[in-house]
Amino acid sequence: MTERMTEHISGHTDATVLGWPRQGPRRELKRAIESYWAGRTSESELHDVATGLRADAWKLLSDNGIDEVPTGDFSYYDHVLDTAWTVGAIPQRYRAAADTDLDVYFAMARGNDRVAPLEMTKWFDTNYHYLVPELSPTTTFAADPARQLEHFAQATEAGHTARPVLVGPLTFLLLSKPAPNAPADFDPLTLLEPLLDVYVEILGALHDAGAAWVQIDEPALVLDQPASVLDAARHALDRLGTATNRPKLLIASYFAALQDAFEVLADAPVDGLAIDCTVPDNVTAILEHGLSGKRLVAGVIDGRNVWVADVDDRLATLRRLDARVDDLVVGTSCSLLHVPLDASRETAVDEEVRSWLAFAREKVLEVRTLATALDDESAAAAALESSRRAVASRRASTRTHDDAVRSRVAAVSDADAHRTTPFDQRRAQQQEALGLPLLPTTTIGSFPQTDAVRKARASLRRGEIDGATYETAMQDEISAVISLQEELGLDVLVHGEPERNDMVQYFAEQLDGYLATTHGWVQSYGTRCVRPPIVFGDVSRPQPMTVRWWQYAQSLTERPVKGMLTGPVTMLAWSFVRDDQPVGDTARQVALALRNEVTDLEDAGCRVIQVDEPALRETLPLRKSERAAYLDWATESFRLATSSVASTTQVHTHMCYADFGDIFAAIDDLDADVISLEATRSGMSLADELEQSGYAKGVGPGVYDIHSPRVPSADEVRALLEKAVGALPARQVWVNPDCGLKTRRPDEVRSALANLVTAATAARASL
Ligand SMILES: Nc1nc2c(c(=O)[nH]1)N[C@@H](CNc1ccc(C(=O)N[C@@H](CCC(=O)N[C@@H](CCC(=O)N[C@@H](CCC(=O)O)C(=O)O)C(=O)O)C(=O)O)cc1)CN2
Ligand code: MET
Ligand SMILES: [Zn+2]
Repeated sequence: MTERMTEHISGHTDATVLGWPRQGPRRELKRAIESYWAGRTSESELHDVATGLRADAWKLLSDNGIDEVPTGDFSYYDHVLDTAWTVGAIPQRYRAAADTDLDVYFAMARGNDRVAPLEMTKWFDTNYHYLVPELSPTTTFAADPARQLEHFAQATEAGHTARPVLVGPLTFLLLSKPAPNAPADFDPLTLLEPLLDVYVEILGALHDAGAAWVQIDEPALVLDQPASVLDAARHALDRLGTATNRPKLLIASYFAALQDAFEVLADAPVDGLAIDCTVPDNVTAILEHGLSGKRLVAGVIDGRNVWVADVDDRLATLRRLDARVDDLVVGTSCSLLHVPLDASRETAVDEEVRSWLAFAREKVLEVRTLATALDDESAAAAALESSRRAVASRRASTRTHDDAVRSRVAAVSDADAHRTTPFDQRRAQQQEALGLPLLPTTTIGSFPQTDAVRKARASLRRGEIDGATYETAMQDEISAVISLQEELGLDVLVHGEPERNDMVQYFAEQLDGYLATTHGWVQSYGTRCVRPPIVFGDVSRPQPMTVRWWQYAQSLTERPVKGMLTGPVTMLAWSFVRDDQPVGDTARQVALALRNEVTDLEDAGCRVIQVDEPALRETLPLRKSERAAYLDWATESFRLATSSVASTTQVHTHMCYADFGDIFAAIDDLDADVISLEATRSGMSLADELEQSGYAKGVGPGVYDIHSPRVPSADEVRALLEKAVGALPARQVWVNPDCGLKTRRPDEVRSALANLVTAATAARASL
C-alpha cells in the first residue's frame, strides 16, 4: 500500500485550488494565440500548445499534493466569454462575422474588420478583464459542453481527479448586459429559468462523463444584492441541487464577505461550499451557523496577494473550522489566476525578501502543508518551520521601514492636499496660458510599443546595447511620435511613453520600497499580461523618473506636451501591496513620492500634467459600507500628489474600463482640471450620465476604442462627438481616444487619429 493510500484511511485532509493561471511559465499561450492571430500558425497548432500547457499545470498541482485539480477554467481569452459560449449566448452578428467557431469566439473577444467586439470590463475589484455577455428577450440558450468535456477527459485520462469549474448562472446573468437590440430596461435575470435548463443539461453531461464534483463560481453573491437577487439565488440553487443527473455541487464565492448570501448558500441543497476564509466575517458566519453537513473548501490561503502565509494563524482558523464542519478541504480563497506562477524563479530579488514571497506554486505548497498539518503537525514540520522563519524575518526586517518617509507623511497637512485656487478661476487662467481651441484634441499618453522599442529594451536587459544607445533609440521614437502628432494636428501632445515597459512597473522600478519581478506575469485581458510590482517597504523617490523624457519631447515642439504619471491609487491597485499597514498609509507615501515628480516636471516648464488613475473605480470596495472610507484616502492621495502646482498648470487625469456612474462625486473630488474617460464601447452613454451628474470640469469621453484593431471612420468618431457635445457644454469637452495606444499598430493609430482630428475639426466648425 502506498503512503498516500494509508493517509486516506487514517483521515487524509484534502487540498485544492479554485483555479490556475493559463499563460504557462513563459507565456507560451500568449505567444501561441498571437501567432495564430497573425496567421503564422494553425488552429491545431494552437490547440496542441494549449493541451500541453494544461497537462503541465495539472501535473504540477498533482505532484505537489493537490488532490482534485480544477478543469475548464483554462481559456483562450476569458472564462466569462467561455461561459457565454457554453450556454450558447452568442449574438447573431458574430456568427456571421467569421468562418470557424474559434474565429467567431475571437471576434466576440476582440472584434475583426466586420464586427466590433463585446464590451470588456473589470472582474470585480481585480485587474483582470472579462467580456460582458449580451442578452435580450430573444436570447435562446443552448448547452455546448464540448470544451468542458474535452478538458475533463484530458485530465482524467492523465490520471487526475478533475473538478470542472463553471461560472454560475447567477453571476453570469448579473455580469451580462442588455444587447443593443434589447429594451434598455431589459433585466438579464428574467432569463434565469431557461439558463438553468441549460446548466442542468451541462451538469448532466459532466456527470455522465464521470465528474464526481463540479465547482460553480458565484462571486456575485459577495456584492450588495437586493432581496430579489437572493431569492433568485435560492431558487437557482434549488433547481441545480434537485436535478437528478448531476455531480456533487461545490458553490464557490470569493473576494469579500457573503453576509446575507451566506445563509442562502448554507441552506441550499448542494454538497459543498468554497468560501473565502481570508475574510474574518465569513469564518465567523461558518462558525456560528455551521454548514448543515456540507463540505467546506476553506479558502485560507489568499489567492490575491504574494506574501508567505502566517501558517500558525491559518492553522488556528482551520482547526476551529474543522471542529465545526464535517468535511473540510484546505484551499485558496479564489483562483490563482491573479498571482504570478513561481517566486523561486525571481532570482534577481534579494534572497531575504524573496523568502517572504508566495506565488501560485508556493501557495499550492502552503495549501498542502496546512492540510497535512491539520492531520499531523509533525508530518509537515519542515515546511511549517520554513514558513515561520519567513514570516518572522519579514516582521523583524528593518528594510520595510524608512524614518524619513514616516516623518514626511506625519507632517502632511490638509492644505497640502488642496489647490489654492478654485476650478472656475483656474480654468480662465489656464485658457489664457495655453490658448487651446474649443474641443481640444489629445491622446492618453502611450503610442504603439513597437517591436523595435521592445527589442531595444530586451537588448539593454541582456547587455547587448549600452544605456546611451537605448536612450538614443527612445529619443528617436519620441521624436517620431511628436512629428506624427504635429502632422496630424493634435493640440496637446504626448511623448508616447516608449521608455515604459508598463505604466506601473516603470515607476515601481525607480521607487524605493518597491520591487519588480522578472517572470511574474499575470493575465490582464486576453493575451495581455502585466508584472505587478510588489510594495514591500516604505516608498520614496530617490530621483526624477520622467523629467528628462518630457524635456526632450517638449524641446521638439511649440505645442504643449503633457507630463505623464501614474497616480497613487493605480500604483497600488496594480501592484501587490504590503499587508502589514493600512493601504491608505501606503497610498500617502506613494502620493508624496509622485508629488516630488510633479514639482520637478513643473519646475522644468511643464504646464499640463496628467496623473492617470484608471484603477480608481475598480478598487472601490465590493461592499458599499466600505466605500466612503476608501474614497476618502483615494481622492486625498491623488490631491496630495497633484496639488502643489500653480493655478495656471493644468492637471489632467484618465480612467478607463469601468462604470463611472457611482463615482462622479469622487471624480469631482480629485479636483483635476481635465479627465479623459473610456466611453466608446458603451456608445457614449457616459455623456448623458456626466450631464446628469452635473460634472462641470473638463472632460474627454473617449471616441476611439483602442482595444480593438478596428479603425473608426471620421463619421463614427463624429457621431460619438456629437453625442458628447449634445449632452455637455462644448467648452467642457475634449476629444481623445478611450485609452493609451500602446497595444495598437502604428498604421491603425495614424488612420484612427487622423479621423479623430477630422471629426473634431468638423464638429468645431459646426458649433
Ligand atoms: N499594469 C497595468 N495594468 C493595466 C493596464 C496597464 O497598462 N498596466 N492597462 C489596462 C489594460 N491592461 C493591459 C495590460 C497589459 C498590456 C500590455 O501591453 N502588456 C504587454 C507587456 C508589457 C510589458 O511589460 N512589456 C515589457 C516586456 C516586453 C516583452 O514581452 N519582452 C519580451 C522580449 C521582447 C523582444 O525580445 O522583442 C520578453 O520579455 O520575453 C517591455 O516592453 O519591456 C503584453 O502582454 O504583451 C496592455 C494593457 C488595465 N490594466
Ligand atoms: N497613460 C497611459 C497610457 O496611455 C494610461 C493608460 S490607462 C490603462 O497608456
Ligand atoms: Zn486607460
